[in-house]
Amino acid sequence: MLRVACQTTQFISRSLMTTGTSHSKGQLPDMKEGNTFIHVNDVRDRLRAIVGASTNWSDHVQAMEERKSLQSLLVNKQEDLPPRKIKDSYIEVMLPLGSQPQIREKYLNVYNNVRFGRILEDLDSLGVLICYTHTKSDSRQTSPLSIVTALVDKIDLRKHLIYPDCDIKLTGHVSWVGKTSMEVKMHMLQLHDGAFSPVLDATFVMVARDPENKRPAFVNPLIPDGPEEENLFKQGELNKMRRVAFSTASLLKTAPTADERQVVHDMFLNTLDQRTVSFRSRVLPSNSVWMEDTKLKGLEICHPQERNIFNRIFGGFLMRKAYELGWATACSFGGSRPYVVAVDDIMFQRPVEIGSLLFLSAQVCYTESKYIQVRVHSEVSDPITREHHTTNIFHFTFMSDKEVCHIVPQTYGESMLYLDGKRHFDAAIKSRNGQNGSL
Ligand SMILES: CCCCCCCCCC(=O)SCCNC(=O)CCNC(=O)[C@H](O)C(C)(C)COP(=O)(O)OP(=O)(O)OC[C@H]1O[C@@H](n2cnc3c(N)ncnc32)[C@H](O)[C@@H]1OP(=O)(O)O
Repeated sequence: MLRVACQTTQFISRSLMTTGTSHSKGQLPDMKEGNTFIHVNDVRDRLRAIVGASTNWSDHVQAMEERKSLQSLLVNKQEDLPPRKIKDSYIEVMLPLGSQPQIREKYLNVYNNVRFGRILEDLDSLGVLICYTHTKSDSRQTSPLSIVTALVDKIDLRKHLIYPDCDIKLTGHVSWVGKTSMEVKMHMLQLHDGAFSPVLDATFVMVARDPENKRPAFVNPLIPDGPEEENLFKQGELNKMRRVAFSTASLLKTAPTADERQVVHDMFLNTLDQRTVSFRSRVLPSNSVWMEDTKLKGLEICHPQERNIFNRIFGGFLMRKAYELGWATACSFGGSRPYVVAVDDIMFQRPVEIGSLLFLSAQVCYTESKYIQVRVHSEVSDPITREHHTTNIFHFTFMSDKEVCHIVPQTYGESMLYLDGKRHFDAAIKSRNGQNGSL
């Protein structure tokens, strides 16, 4: 039996939106008086229309040439752009899994739940559409901006299971603006027994670039309206400072703290062979797994089908692939079906070109109680020049049904991965549960 309370009549584009396709994707009743939703399938069409992206790969060079002429629409300083309010970028998107069963297949996993990787793709597209709504000009439909995902700051899941047969609502708005970057907050809710209940909260950072995606471009300032919006904006400022502090303290730049060094040394002592007492002879403690033995790898050939509106690989696709490898890694390690509980600090360091070979490498880097912290590293290789570059690092926190083994690093590099995993775990889970949180 379907757990669906929606009857559908018609989708209507929100009045804020002037670009995009017509209202053709079916209908939903409005949950809020006088409000209308965008169908999830319309989001990408709207994005294509906003940047004038071609739908045929064979036209992509010409489409990019045409975008060059939009360069003259860029302003020289941010103050030349009209300020916006938070509500100006507010969007609601409906993913009608309950009322439109024909779209379910794409979202379904073998456990008859929703594939989280598909949700990551939808969040990424929605985040970009929200930013285009914030920066929209009243006088023209096509935007000179190329808006790309720079960071998935955080995704907190409030529910383990997302039902494949209940309508989903995604909402979001810009919450903070810098000079060329925008923080976006998004929420996902699912319809049960006639009411929408929260499933996840997400914070992304998007960056605006010129029409050719070569240089940064200014975005409209954000003027908070009222105490609630001011709080959101202040939180955005704090988030930016936190990110800078986290990056400054990165173990790739700075030595571990005294407490962290103690953790590493304790683990080292715990693995010494008591018979030989040598630095080289290491023994795996009980109920433990060497970090090296938790790795899974994958390869993607970056076909044009996975391109975004700027003819690079779509960030949501990268996230889905990394997430699914990360899930498989947690599943193989934990021996039971894991649930994702948090995603944090996915940094898009450089674009992935069409035609690249994308190498994904996942490993469990930290565990605690039932939690499994997985890190996925992605790098591209140019098949001709054979140059390799890191494009992303993904951090996923999974929860297993049962207590999992300890992870033990053997080398100094692995010890840094362990500490980095612990930092991400603490940031994602302990801060959410409170320091004495329910682990
Ligand atoms: C057709 C169907 C699909 C439709 C989907 C449409 C959605 C499309 C969305 C995507 O798919 S985008 C693809 C995934 N993302 C990328 O490929 C981005 C790859 N990364 C980059 O290109 C650069 O690293 C990036 C542009 C993000 C930053 O470049 P820089 O490091 O040179 O940035 P810069 O120093 O110029 O700083 C520019 C702004 O970005 C901010 N910034 C840069 N990196 C950041 C970061 N990691 N976190 C937060 N903010 C960041 C920085 O603070 C600054 O903000 P403000 O101007 O407001 O001060």
